[in-house]
Amino acid sequence: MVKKEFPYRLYLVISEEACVHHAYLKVVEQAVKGGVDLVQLREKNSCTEAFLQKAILIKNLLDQYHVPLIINDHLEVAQKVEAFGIHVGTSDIPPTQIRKNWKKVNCLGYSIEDLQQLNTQETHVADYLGISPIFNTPTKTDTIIEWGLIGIETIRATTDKPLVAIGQMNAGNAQEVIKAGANCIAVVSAICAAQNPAKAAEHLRNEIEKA
Ligand SMILES: Cc1ncc(COP(=O)(O)OP(=O)(O)O)c(N)n1
Ligand SMILES: Cc1ncsc1CCOP(=O)(O)O
Ligand SMILES: [Mg+2]
Repeated sequence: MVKKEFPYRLYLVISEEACVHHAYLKVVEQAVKGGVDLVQLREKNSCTEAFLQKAILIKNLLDQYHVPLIINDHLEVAQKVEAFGIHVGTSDIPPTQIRKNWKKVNCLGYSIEDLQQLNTQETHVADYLGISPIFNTPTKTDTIIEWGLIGIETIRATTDKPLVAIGQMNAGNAQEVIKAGANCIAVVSAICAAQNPAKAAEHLRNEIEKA
């Protein structure tokens, strides 16, 4: 695997239902203005067609800001909208299959839920690893581990892949998470549930840059 650049520091993982105060497209735009540099569309309850329509709208918006779009789980949607990449976990299409079926994928993210995964071909072909979750979160409850800061340090010591920390990430813990070895912080609630998504993103970004 040729090691690719991963310059992203603040990653918004968005669904329409997570957006509390504003329409999701507004949240995306405000978040980007505040410092988000990578966005994942994660719609767990939409049919493929509805997911596709949302993905097209988000892609058109993000293209104006030159911010890449990652699609959660759905290879077909990712290819149709010519997304930058896809994020999958252990219950999804395996990364090796994605590589076979989507030759032009730019960015393939894979969730790490146990240490054994680190020695597998699936992890080897991924462009970044989502450490999932750092802390338990009501946003995703079907998780099997809580990695904590020790987990980040342990994974950092065994791989030089870019590490994305996700799960209850916020401005209060962003610095320590980066210091533990994460390259990037991914958030749902800290931005989607904020009264002011631009300010929330800016605050997070500042904390990341200070670390
Ligand atoms: C950046 C990032 N990391 C981890 C996940 C979780 O993916 P997965 O384990 O496939 O779970 P679902 O998101 O599909 O519920 C993620 N989406 N993004
Ligand atoms: C998608 C996902 N994967 C692991 S935790 C999580 C949800 C993170 O949500 P929040 O930032 O609200 O804790
Ligand atoms: Mg998944």
